[in-house]
Amino acid sequence: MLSSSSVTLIGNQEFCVVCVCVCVCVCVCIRRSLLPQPQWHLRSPMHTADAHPSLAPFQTILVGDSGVGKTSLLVQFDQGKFIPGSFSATVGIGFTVMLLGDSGVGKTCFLIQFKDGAFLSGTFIATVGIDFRNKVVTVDGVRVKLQIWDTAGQERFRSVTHAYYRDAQALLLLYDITNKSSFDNIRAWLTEIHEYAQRDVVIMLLGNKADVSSERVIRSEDGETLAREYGVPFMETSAKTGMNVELAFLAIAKELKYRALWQPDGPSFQIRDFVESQKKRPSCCSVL
Ligand SMILES: Nc1nc2c(ncn2[C@@H]2O[C@H](COP(=O)(O)OP(=O)(O)OP(=O)(O)O)[C@@H](O)[C@H]2O)c(=O)[nH]1
Repeated sequence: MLSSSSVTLIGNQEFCVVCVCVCVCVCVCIRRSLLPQPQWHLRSPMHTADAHPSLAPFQTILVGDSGVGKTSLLVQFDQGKFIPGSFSATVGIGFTVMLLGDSGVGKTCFLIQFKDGAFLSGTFIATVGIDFRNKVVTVDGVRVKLQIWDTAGQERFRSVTHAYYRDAQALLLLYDITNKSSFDNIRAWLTEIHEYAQRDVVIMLLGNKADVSSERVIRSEDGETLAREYGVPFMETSAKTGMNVELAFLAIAKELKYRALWQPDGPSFQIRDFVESQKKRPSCCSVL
């Protein structure tokens, strides 16, 4: 509290400044006590669903002039390291891609394979809520930034993930070729997608774990037939070997870039034709 003597000592102008500061501090304190506080997660600032799945994750947007260090700050926070001399203006074209499918089909492994070129073998740790990674790909000379959201496949997180569907421009829907129920549930996933996602969202169906041919229960043809029924591109993938992983994201990035920069007299692009012309088939034993 300011005493009347201190007011006369500091003069009118200073008094105004002090009053403004006190008001700002009081407002900030009241706001802080009323608003729920973010619980930061070292791996990902979007990970607050870890703490309580019913809480909507907080989002922090870094703004400021080019070169002030926004990207470096984010890398430091996400990976705990500074990348010296790596300044490159962040690309102006960016899209959100979401990974969907039953728990255990390999969504997290698929994302890690694409991002880091590594396979997470060993103990399976189910995703809690939602996590994300960024990767920039170059499509026909244009840098395209993909923000990829890895969702929890478990039923109990469905209400959390539904809230994100409408923000995604593309959805990669995975099943596990060694798990029949994950394939049977694809229709239910597509129903949810039609209910919650944008009408023009790009969808791709992926039959993952194509490396495990000895345990295959879903034929490649069955995946193709289902995909054709829903009019979406399809391929089999392996997060373990990396088969078709990069191609899936590249095809999505090409389609989204084509839509964003579409010109009436420009070249046309059909994602299904592109996928069909590029995809690799499992090296053996795809027929049951
Ligand atoms: N052989 C093989 N195993 C895989 C592949 N992809 C994932 N796995 C294994 O499958 C298990 C589940 O993988 P995750 O990536 O954690 O599954 P998820 O879909 O993210 O599961 P949720 O987070 O619960 O939704 C792990 O033990 C992985 O090692 C693959 O392509 N081939």
